[in-house]
Amino acid sequence: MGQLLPAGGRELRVTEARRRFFEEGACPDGVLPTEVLRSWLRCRDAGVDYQANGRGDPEGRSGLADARERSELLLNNASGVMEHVFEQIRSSGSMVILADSQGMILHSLGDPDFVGRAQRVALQPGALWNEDMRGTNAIGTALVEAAPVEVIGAEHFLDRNGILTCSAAPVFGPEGGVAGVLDISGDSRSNQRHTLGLVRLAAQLLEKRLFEIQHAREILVAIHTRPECIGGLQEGLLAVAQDGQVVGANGIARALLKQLPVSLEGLDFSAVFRLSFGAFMDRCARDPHALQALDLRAGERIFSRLRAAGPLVGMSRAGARADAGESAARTQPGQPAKRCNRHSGEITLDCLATGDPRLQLALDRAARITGKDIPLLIQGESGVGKELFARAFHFSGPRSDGPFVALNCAAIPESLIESELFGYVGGAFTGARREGAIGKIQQAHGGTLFLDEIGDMPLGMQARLLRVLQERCVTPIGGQRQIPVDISLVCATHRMLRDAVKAGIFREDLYYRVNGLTVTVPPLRERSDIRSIVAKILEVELGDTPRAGQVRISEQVLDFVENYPWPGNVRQLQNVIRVAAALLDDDETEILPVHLPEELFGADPMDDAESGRQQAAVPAGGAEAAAAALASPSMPARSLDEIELEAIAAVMREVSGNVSAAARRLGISRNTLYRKIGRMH
Ligand SMILES: Nc1ncnc2c1ncn2[C@@H]1O[C@H](COP(=O)(O)OP(=O)(O)OP(=O)(O)O)[C@@H](O)[C@H]1O
Repeated sequence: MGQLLPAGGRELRVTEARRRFFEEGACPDGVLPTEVLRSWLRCRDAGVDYQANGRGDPEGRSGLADARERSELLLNNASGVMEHVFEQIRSSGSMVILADSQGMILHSLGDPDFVGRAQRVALQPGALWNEDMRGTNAIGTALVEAAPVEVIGAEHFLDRNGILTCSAAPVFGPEGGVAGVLDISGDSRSNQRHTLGLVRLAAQLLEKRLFEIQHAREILVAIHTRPECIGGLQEGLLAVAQDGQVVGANGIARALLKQLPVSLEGLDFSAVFRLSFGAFMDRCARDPHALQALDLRAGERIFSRLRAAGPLVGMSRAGARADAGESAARTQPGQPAKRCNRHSGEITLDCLATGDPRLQLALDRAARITGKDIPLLIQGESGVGKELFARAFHFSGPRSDGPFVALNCAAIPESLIESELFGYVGGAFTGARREGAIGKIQQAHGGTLFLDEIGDMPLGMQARLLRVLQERCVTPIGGQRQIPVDISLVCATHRMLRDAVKAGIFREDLYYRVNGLTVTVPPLRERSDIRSIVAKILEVELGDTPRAGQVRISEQVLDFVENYPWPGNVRQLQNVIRVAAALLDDDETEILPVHLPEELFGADPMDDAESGRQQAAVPAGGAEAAAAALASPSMPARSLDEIELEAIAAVMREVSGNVSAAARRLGISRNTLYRKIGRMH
């Protein structure tokens, strides 16, 4: 910033072009930017007087209050962006202006030096700066062109505006139409480089905010053909309803998906991508931060990342109020909505009740404290479903319309936890985003913050978190202001926190803060409802594919599943079912042992049952568990040997005794099959 352009020669040529245009009706080629020349022609055709001298539009000024009300969302969300832009151009003798879609100036921030001069040309709130009123100018011309425009000095249609140099970019609303214009105007003699780029970036930032607010209740999916663009201003955004219908797309997403023959809105996710929305959400549930590659139906591959819906980055107070009012109306105290949408992750505690008495106890106790401002601590081994439990707790309470924001303290580097949790202001540290970032605590305002693996939080961070919980305020890194937050806290840990306190790695005061009620989710091997879980997983896996409801799981597999010790708990079981469902041939409708992954049985799925038993037992923490499993009352008379042999017999029957076909179907060599068949006799 701050560099002067060599203006002289250019200025003279524009002045001469101006003389010829107005006196002779012609304009020399190559002097004016094409959008400026187009505008001059429009203004001349519309009869705009280039020598007009009036001070502006008194009617417009009186309509300012109405205009501001009509554009409340734009106005409220623009102020932060405008302040940020103003910081960049401070002392350059310029001002930042927001105008509505009619060109009326709604708000401006300016250098006092320049404001006086600007007022002389009515560059002030209430004045109309459309082309009809003021001829070619950055605001009005950007509105007509629906594109960023720079108008320098004598390029302005009205003589009196020749003292200005202006750069403006339209701000597109969530529906795609122009919602307003951001503009930077200054003295024509001090044209700043990069001003157009700056105003364009600011407009994109604002557009993104407006889109996020408009679609606060939908699931946002960021997309781009280049993975590095995800998370930045260049990312496309899709808003998808819980049922998988695309209900909104920002301009970038529209451009990325332009090869679609019809408009995006109303299409099912699976009509755009080669994946059902359920399957996509399921992948995201496994790692919400991971980039997902998605194949477009049109052929190309793009990258995506789930963006949690929630209270929005810099959401205006007006927006927040509307939101809170609406949710209060929709949530009846004591009557949480009963939702079991596993695709979207919106499930309630009821949905998790599948008959296991220990889990039921945990569910009942948690249900009693929903809405009571008591922190919940969920204990359990990795993969037992602690996060799912936390979600269900959130969606069972009065905050269910607010955001559910999760942070896994063990999964992100220690150096990033602080900025992830607390956020930062622009320029707080090297590498920080210019516009700053809102931390998870602030994102969870009005909803639930879920801190997974809280036991792994670094000690320094624990002290800061404790302060937030005590003061109910957060101060972003590099910021001065304390921002009040209203969050419900749910934490999870796979280790006994009390032991961590004893070991000196977890603060005792924080332990008492997070541990209002502790519940334990039992490990899968100890649950009595495994069959129901398998059924639910299969249901989610098949989603809305044509196979949904048509695939069953064989008794042999169910027996195995009930008796395997599952060191990875539900997560491991989910993977096994997912793989098994994927291995089914088109004409197969039953999941058989052969569809289980090799690692459960060794290299050969139907390999020696003895090694299978060892494999099953060892990772689970010893032979005892396996022995107990195999001796379980639900399988009194059958061992893995027997299950295996039954499976072989079933396949042999299906293929009418053809050993080669059976070996292929079972995924083993003919020799192995002969050996196993030998044991049958
Ligand atoms: N009752 C259930 N029915 C179906 N799927 C489940 C169930 N419980 C958990 N899952 C699935 O198992 C996977 C692991 O669950 P989750 O992430 O909640 O476990 P966790 O205990 O939080 O794991 P970690 O210790 O790694 O944080 C998820 O994909 C989840 O959807």
